[in-house]
Amino acid sequence: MKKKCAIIQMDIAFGQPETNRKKVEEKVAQAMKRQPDFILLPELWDTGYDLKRLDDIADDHGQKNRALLTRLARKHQVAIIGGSVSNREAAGTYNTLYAVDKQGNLTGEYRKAHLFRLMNEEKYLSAGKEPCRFVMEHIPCTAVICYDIRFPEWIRKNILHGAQILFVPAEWPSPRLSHWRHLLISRAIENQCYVVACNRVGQDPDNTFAGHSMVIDPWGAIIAEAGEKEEILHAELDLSSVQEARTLIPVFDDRRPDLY
Ligand SMILES: NC(=O)CCC(=O)C(=O)O
Repeated sequence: MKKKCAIIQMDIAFGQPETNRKKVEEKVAQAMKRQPDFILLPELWDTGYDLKRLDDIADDHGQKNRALLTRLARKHQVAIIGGSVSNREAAGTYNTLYAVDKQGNLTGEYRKAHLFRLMNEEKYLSAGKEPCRFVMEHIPCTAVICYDIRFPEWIRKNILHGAQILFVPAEWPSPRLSHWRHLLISRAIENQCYVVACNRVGQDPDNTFAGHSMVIDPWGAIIAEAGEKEEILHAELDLSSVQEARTLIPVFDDRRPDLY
């Protein structure tokens, strides 16, 4: 099975959700010119890291952002892994990913589990506790958000349920670009899955972001990589290579959970 993806590598207007929602709408329309089966957005694309103002600007129960993703998915008949957005709930504000299918149904929801202290997330956000598993276009998938990629044990837990694609929306700063690339490649190789990762570009008051969104195959080969500017990155995933890698080197059968 082959599937076409589009990754929307974009700049984000700091603390301006309405501006960002309009931009996402335009970018999705632009991405559709190449007729992808699914689209990935970056982390916190509605507010950026304007965390101090989250009380004013976070989306109540993710309603506005979910409504937009649903409408765009239906209009363009495309599955959208909606990066992540600010999501204010009674128990706290979360950095939340929503995935919707072509009909606009919500198929996946994930709240970032590991909060990144270097960007003050733990001061303003609550951490999620639930893993992420969903089916997109008949493919079992999982997703984590940005800093989560430093925790292979969390990702492995989800992959053990059969996920073939790992989605990673991010706002990853430029000074650690080499970590971004190496960590993503390692997650693809050790889990013998596709990694589809979307990083933002541009600057906010505290950081410059690295771009370099990527699609990596289950052998660790980078099949598409963006630069450091706004770009819609397109790639085709051949899902048969997941089974191929898992059959040739049966890492999942050879694990020794009795030892660790
Ligand atoms: N937004 C994030 O989670 C950034 C993570 C990061 O930069 C890292 O080095 O890890």
